[in-house]
Amino acid sequence: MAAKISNKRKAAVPKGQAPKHKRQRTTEDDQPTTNKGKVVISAGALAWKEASLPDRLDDYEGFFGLEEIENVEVVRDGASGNLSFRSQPVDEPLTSQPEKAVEGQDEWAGFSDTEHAAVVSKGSKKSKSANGAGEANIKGSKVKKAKAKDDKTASTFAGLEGSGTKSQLGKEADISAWRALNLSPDSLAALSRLGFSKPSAIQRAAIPEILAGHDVIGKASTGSGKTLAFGIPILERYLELRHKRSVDNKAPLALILSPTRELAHQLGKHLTALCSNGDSLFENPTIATLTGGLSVQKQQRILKHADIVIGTPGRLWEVMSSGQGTMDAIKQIQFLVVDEADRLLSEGHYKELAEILDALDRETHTADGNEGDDQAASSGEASEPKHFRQTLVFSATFDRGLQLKLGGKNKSGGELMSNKESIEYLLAKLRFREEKPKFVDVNPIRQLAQGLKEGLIECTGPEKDLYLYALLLLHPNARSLVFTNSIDAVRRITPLLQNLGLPAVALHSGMMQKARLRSVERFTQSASGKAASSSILVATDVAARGLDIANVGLVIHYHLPRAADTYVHRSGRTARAGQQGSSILICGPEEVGGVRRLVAKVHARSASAQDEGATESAKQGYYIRTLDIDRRIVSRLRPRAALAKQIADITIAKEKHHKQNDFFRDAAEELGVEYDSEEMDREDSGKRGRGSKRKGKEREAREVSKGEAMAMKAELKSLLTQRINVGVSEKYLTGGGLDIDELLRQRESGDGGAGFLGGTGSLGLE
Ligand SMILES: Nc1ncnc2c1ncn2[C@@H]1O[C@H](COP(=O)(O)OP(=O)(O)OP(=O)(O)O)[C@@H](O)[C@H]1O
Repeated sequence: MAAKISNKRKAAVPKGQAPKHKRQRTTEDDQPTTNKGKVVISAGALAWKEASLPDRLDDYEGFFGLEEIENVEVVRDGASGNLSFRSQPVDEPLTSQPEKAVEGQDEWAGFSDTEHAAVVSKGSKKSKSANGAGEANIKGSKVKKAKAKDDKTASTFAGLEGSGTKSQLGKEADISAWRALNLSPDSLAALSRLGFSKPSAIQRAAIPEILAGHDVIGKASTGSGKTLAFGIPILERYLELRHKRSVDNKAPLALILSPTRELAHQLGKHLTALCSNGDSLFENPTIATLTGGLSVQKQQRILKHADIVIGTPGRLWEVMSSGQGTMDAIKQIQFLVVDEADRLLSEGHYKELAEILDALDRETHTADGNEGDDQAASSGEASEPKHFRQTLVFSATFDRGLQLKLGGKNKSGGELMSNKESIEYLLAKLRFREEKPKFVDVNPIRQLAQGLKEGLIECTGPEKDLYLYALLLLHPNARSLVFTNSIDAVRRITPLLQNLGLPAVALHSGMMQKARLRSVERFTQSASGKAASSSILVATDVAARGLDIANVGLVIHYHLPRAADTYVHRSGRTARAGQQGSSILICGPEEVGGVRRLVAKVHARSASAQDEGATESAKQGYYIRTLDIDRRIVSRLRPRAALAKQIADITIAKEKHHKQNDFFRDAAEELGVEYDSEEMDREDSGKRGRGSKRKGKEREAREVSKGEAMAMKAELKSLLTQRINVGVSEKYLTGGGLDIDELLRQRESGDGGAGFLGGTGSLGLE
């Protein structure tokens, strides 16, 4: 029944038009109709009151509350059998809330081709009272309805239709395991619809502390649900205050800071999925994601109407600092969330964040009615502490110094901080309202997800491309993320893999925002718009943090991560939310030492590393395994990989030359001189010195004629159609790939010592 109500309401709002104000209800369910002094009114809109329950009822049969209504006539339509209710008109709190129309409002529907620089997510609404309409008991003129608490809650919610993300919706869950957290029925309904049957460890530990009003520092492995650990309490506060908040002069409730644009968009999407669960739950908070692209002025207007603001510090500071009244509005936030905190607080990122923090504290609301205290005064609230906002800080790691390079000049760098150090560091940088914020570390031993398997491939530097290709071929059905340390490497490797017929896309900070979003979209979706099972994202560390892409099965470190925390976050893109995944480092002989140190740092504090008597290499071997890809497979792949690389180099060199020419031509034009590109080339070729070898190669590559390039492409095409003839393994490479799970199982069971890739023994290769 609840679903029916919501559907009708939805249909009554034409596409593209803002949903109507509650007072302007148009559906037959909701339209109050005057009838002899009373009006016909929907069950959801009646003035339900909490009914007192006898103590002995306890939690009987899943009820944890009854609501009742008096002076209601229940009328049954003879023809349809439908019930309707007649009552005096009531002034529901929600009815006094006009539409939160937002100028320039966009509906965020995931990563797309359109520029979504400021995205406002906002759905339709409904007060909680509609939920129980289907269970209404009628006792004379007194109607009671139950608020289900346990299993029944799930089945009640199961009838509703949602609009959240497809991957998460569709399987309403029994949410009784959330009961201990004392969440509102609306939040429980939202979680049920997401299919989240129980809180993760960090959610179970952090949510009560946040709900109790504490500042919280939360630390938990990658992919363990930190977003909802702060998202749910924000939703709870929103639901609690939604009727009290002034619509005309509404300040944001929460400000969430994210280190990257992709993560900011993802946070917006994740919270929208939590908060926009169909028409029939509650009026959704307005979520604005500010990350650059749209005009600052437009974002300032959007920000003024948002309940939750998510942004990267740079753009957010621009929007805050140049607006009129924007600063005052944002100073009233009740939650400041610093996600991926160590990254945001690291050198290089901290400046803008510090400016935001300074601004938030300047003329902060104070208890004694100083400037900026209007809201507290007008709402008649008791005096607030100086910083009345709660600060919530989350990350999987807290690193001592991201700028210190692992295995580089400063050998002590890249270490992960102990909990004590993390707290001291955060206390020094952030302004908590409590002297001692609650530190919630649900996994002090392990930052990496439980389901993660770690491996290492050793090869020479020039062979890295070849081994990368082999590794990807051996994982034909995995969604794979390849991390490099430079934009140039992404630019080089992506076309190389594409030439080899692999579905690779690039992501780095030098790309336009639109292209960045498109890459992530392509990585997650196939051409038909369906979830892509196998695709490859070649990225810099811009993709290392926080990105929650479902079913990434393999993370490859083409370059050794520069610090231990980067290793943790990169590897954390797989094995998320309790799933399995592999993280494999490709390293040259000179890098092996660095890898060993890295592994030691990441796993230093885990239980088995403390095993007495274990040698250092045994401890490392326990965590990370050297993989022996069958050299015969690799050598057969060599000609095609070399040719693909050559073709990629030619394309890149030609493109670079075109761009350079354009640049010089423009500059010459501005100066009013003539530009002769051939003369420049001649001069260039005569030069010797640093980089001249590379330049020579580039020149050679760009001088390859169109015909020659075409011939090379044809040759590569023919090579790619040939089977790799290495005995039995040929069927794996050409017929759908090696069964990597099987190989991983062998590794786990300690079978054969052949390594989990390309080991010949158990596969029966000749
Ligand atoms: N209670 C839950 N039950 C099942 N899945 C959940 C639950 N909470 C969150 N998830 C899912 O788990 C995945 C990981 O969550 P999230 O992105 O919040 O992880 P994280 O801890 O922030 O990771 P990272 O450290 O990499 O940023 C998401 O897809 C999310 O939808």
